[in-house]
Formats: sequence, structure tokens, C-alpha cells
Amino acid sequence: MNYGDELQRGIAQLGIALDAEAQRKLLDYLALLHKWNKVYNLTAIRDPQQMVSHHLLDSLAVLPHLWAGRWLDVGCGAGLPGVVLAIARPGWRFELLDSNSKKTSFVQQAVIELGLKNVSVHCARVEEWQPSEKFDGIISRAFTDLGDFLRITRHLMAEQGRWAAMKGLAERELAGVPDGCQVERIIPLQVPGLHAARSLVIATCPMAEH
Ligand SMILES: C[S@@+](CC[C@H](N)C(=O)[O-])C[C@H]1O[C@@H](n2cnc3c(N)ncnc32)[C@H](O)[C@@H]1O
Repeated sequence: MNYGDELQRGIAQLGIALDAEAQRKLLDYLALLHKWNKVYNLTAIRDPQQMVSHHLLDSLAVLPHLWAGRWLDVGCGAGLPGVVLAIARPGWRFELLDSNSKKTSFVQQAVIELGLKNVSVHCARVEEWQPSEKFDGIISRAFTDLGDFLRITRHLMAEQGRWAAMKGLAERELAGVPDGCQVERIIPLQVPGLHAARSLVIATCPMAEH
């Protein structure tokens, strides 16, 4: 099966509607990732077939559980999940942040080449980053444990905002959730072609604690 067919089948299995342009951009992003990975070592997954399931579909699987608004992807690496989500939701705003300039340079170049108008890229340590506007949602994949994720990004969250942490098995991290924060839901996910546990943790830290 070619990458396009695998992607299309996975999208159908996830029950997501994505038009032909979005699917083409996802494949263009995959091609950029594959090309520049050889030079910059952006991701440990080198096989483009595996990138479809482990990067594209893994990122798309959370989409039905997210909400419209202004999003921050912390520790975005090569742009995951942020670039994928931004392609799928052109009407939402995405800020992608990583402390590694090699990775943010790649993401910035990909954003230009893919013509993504709803994305900004920042190179900074998240603990020190002070944007002018706060976020409705903060997401991360493979960034840090749940407790630290909430703790070090708390200054960036808008009053009614919520966190979305992409995890394997989340239960073992619940004990580290800081005082004043709570886990709202743990959503088990099935990612087509990816045979490992995946879940999405939705968390809040009530306003008084900001
Ligand atoms: C394991 S990678 C995950 C990348 C991507 N989210 C993914 O799933 O492929 C973690 C990323 O977090 C970044 N990172 C680590 N500490 C950070 C910090 N304090 N502020 C911003 N980025 C950080 C690293 O540079 C790295 O790119």
C-alpha cells in the first residue's frame, strides 16, 4: 500500500473528515520530514511507511477530542503533533515551541513550504517563554511527565483553558499531578497501524491557582 492509501484508510478508521488538500499537505509534510531527517536527525522513525502511523495518524487520533481556539504545542520537535493538527484545522491558531533551534528551523521551513497561515514557530525554553496572549489549549507529545507538563506551562494557560497530554499509559503519571490541578478525562485511543497503548489526558488547573 502506498503512503497516500495508508493515510486515507487510517483517516477513515479514525472517523475524521479531511479534504484532499489537507491530505496532500500531510503527505508533503511527511516527504519533508523524511528528506531532512537524514541530515538533521529530527525523529528516530526513519521509515516513511512507519511515519504515516506513528506520526501522522498518531497526531490525528487526538483531533476529535480537541476544541477550537488558540493552541500551543510544547516540545514540538519536528512539528508533532502541531503541524499535523494545523493542517487538519486551518481555522484554529497554533503556536509551536521547542528549545532546539535545529528542530524549530526545520518546522519554520516546513510551515513556509506547506503554506500554513495558522502557525507560528518559537525557539525557547517553555519555562522562560512569555507570549503576549495565553492559550485555550496546550498540547504535548513525548515532552515530559504529566505533572511537570502542567507545572511548567501553567503561566501560559488562559482562565478557561485545558491541557491535552498525549500519552501511552497515563495512569502511572497521575500521582505527579500538582495540587490545584485535576485530570478531567483519560481517553483511550486506537491508532491505525500503531500497536501500542495510546491515550489522551485532558487536565485543568482552576483559575484561583493561576
Ligand atoms: C522527545 S521530543 C518530542 C518531540 C515531538 N513532540 C514528538 O512527539 O515527536 C521532546 C522535545 O522537547 C523539547 N524540549 C525539552 N525541554 C524543553 C523545554 N524546557 N522547553 C521547550 N522544549 C523543550 C526537546 O528539544 C525535544 O524536541
